[in-house]
Amino acid sequence: MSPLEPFGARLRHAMDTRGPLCVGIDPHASLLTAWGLNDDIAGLERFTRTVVEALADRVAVLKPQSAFFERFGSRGIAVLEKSVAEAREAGALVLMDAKRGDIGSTMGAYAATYLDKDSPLFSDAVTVSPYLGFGSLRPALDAAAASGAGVFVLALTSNPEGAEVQRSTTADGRSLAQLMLDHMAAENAGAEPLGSVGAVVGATLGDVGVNLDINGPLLAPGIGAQGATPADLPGVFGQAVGNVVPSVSRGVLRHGPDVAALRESATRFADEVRSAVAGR
Ligand SMILES: O=c1ccn([C@@H]2O[C@H](COP(=O)(O)O)[C@@H](O)[C@H]2O)c(=O)[nH]1
Repeated sequence: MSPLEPFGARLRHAMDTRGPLCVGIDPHASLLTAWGLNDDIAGLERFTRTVVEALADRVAVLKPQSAFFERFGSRGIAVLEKSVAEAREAGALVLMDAKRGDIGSTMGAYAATYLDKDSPLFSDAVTVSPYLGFGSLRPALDAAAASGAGVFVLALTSNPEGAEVQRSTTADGRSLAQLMLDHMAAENAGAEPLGSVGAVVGATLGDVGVNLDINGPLLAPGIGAQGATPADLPGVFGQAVGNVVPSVSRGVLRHGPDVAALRESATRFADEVRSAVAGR
C-alpha cells in the first residue's frame, strides 16, 4: 500500500478547509445514559455511529478515546475499528487517543497497532507518552513517518496533577516538558507546511511559560467540561495559536443524541475558536 501524504500536511489542509476543531468521541457511561442508551455494546455502537454521522464530514479531527471502547473488551474494539474506518471514509482525520508509552520493543507493537497502514486500527495519528524517555518513542516516530501518520506527544497535560512531573527541572535547567518539546522540534525540523509530530498542551493551563515553537500541531484538550474556553487559547499558546487543534469532548457530546444539536454545538465551538484566534 502506498504511503499517505505526511500527516502534518494533511492536518494543515484539514485545518485550513474545515477549521481546526477536534471533537473527542468519549462514550462515558453517564453520556450513554443521558442519550437514553444502555451502558452496553449496543449503546456504545449507537453512540459512536451517531457522533461519526454528525461530525465526520465537517470537523478536521475526530479523537476516539480508546479507554471507553476497551472497557467493553473485544466487542468494544470492534466498534472502535469500524468507527475509525467510517470517520476516515467521511473525510475526518482520526486521532486515536490511546496515550501509549513503554520500552522501545513494546512501543514497536503499539506502533504496529495504530500506525501500520495494514492494521485494522490504523489511525491518522495516535497520542503517546514520552515519560519513559523520548527515545523510547522511536518505533512510533519511525512507523508514523513510514506510513504518513502522526504522533501527538504529551507535553503539558490539561490535568492539575501533571505539573509535578512535567514542570520538574532536568539536569540542564529546562523543565521536563520543555525538554520533550525540544525533542519534538528536532523531529519536525524542515517539515513543510507543518511537521507530523504534535504536542499535547492543555488549554486549561494559562500562560504555559515554555517555547511551543515546534513546527508541529499543538493539541489543546480541556475545552468545555474541564473549564477552558476558546477565548483562553491566545493566552495559552501566544504566537503558536495558528498551529493549535482545540479539542472538546463532553462539551459537544452532551448535546446528543440529536444530530443537528451535535452539529450546532461543534459549529459554535468552531466559531468561538475562529473569533478568539482572529482577535488576539
Ligand atoms: O492533557 C490531556 C490529554 C488528553 N485528554 C483527553 O481529552 C479528552 C477530554 O475530554 P473532555 O470531555 O473534553 O474533558 C479525554 O479523552 C481525555 O482523556 C485530556 O483531557 N487532557
